[in-house]
Amino acid sequence: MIRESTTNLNITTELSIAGIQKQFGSFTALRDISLNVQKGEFVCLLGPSGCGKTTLLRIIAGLETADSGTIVQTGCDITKASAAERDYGIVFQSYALFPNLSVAQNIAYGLKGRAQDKARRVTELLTLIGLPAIADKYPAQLSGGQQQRVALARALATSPNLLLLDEPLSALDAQVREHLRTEIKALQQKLGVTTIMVTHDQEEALTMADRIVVMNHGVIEQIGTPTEIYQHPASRFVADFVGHCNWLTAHAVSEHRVRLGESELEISHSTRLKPGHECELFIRPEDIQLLPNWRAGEQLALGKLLHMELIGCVYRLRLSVALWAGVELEVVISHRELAQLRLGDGQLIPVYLPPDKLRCFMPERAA
Ligand SMILES: Nc1ncnc2c1ncn2[C@@H]1O[C@H](COP(=O)(O)OP(=O)(O)OP(=O)(O)O)[C@@H](O)[C@H]1O
Repeated sequence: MIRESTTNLNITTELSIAGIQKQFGSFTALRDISLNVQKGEFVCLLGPSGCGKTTLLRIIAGLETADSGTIVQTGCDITKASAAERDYGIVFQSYALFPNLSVAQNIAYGLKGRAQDKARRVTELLTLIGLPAIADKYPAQLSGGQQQRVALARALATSPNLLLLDEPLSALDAQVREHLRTEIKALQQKLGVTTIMVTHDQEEALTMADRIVVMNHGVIEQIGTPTEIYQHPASRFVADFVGHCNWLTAHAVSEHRVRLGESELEISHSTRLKPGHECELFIRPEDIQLLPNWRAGEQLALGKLLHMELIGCVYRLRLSVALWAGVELEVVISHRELAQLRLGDGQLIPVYLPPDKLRCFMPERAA
């Protein structure tokens, strides 16, 4: 269970969620969820399908009720407030624009006041989303990306203090998605609007969020900045879900040393293990170093190249290392590194595991 400290709850806190629980019949969708979101922060709820992220977003929006727990927005308890009474704008996965209304009418839908004020606000928002000339178009005349930008403008029309995004990019093709995520992030920063976005796409979360909340089976596994989540995953689940990794079964020799096959390896972080305990060593593919020449020293062994493939701007290699109990490693290297190594199939190549990049987890069954 992860519970955020409430001592840092102060005027910069936009949203404070405490002890949220949600059952659907006998199924527990959310278990004791606690989270503080600061004003202006961009928080991503990240996790696999069915982990409860949409249910949590819907509870924040008042579209679903929690069985227990509280939600406080800028000091006001809104746990029991209806969706209409809450202060937020929302964008869903499907464009959800009214097809029979023009773009201008869609954006102005929630606005109150005089017609000319509404028209001015619509123009302002269309400029903000970079589509000043589409006011009279209808949703069917727009691309998916344009429709999502209009949905964003509609969600921002009333200047809400909280923006909720439910997988807003997942229906779009890869190129548009990448472009739009940069735009949404830039807009969010420009407006300073506190934002909570649901996504199952780790790349989206890593590139857009100030903090990521990783969820699994209705609980929060870890809350942290993208760098913390990627470099210091708190659990095996987080390590596996965010990015690629290698797992090597080893045995503790002391707090900072483990035995892997014929070798002993040093680990900078404390393993918190007693001698003889089995552990799972974790290292990211890009943190493994391949050396052009053999040199004597610790953390080194010869790896045999099994396979190599180009994946965009980098190469992914598979190597087996006899000295380390025949373990197979995935390694990612740049074009420049590859050119220096001059590799061929079956070639032996020195592999180095930096002590500060190795982390140690208890095996799942023993944890
Ligand atoms: N109204 C409901 N009645 C019964 N079960 C529900 C209901 N809404 C959600 N669930 C269940 O609760 C769990 C969490 O659902 P939720 O939609 O929050 O997951 P999610 O992480 O957003 O997944 P996805 O990315 O697939 O939408 C799922 O197992 C889902 O089947």
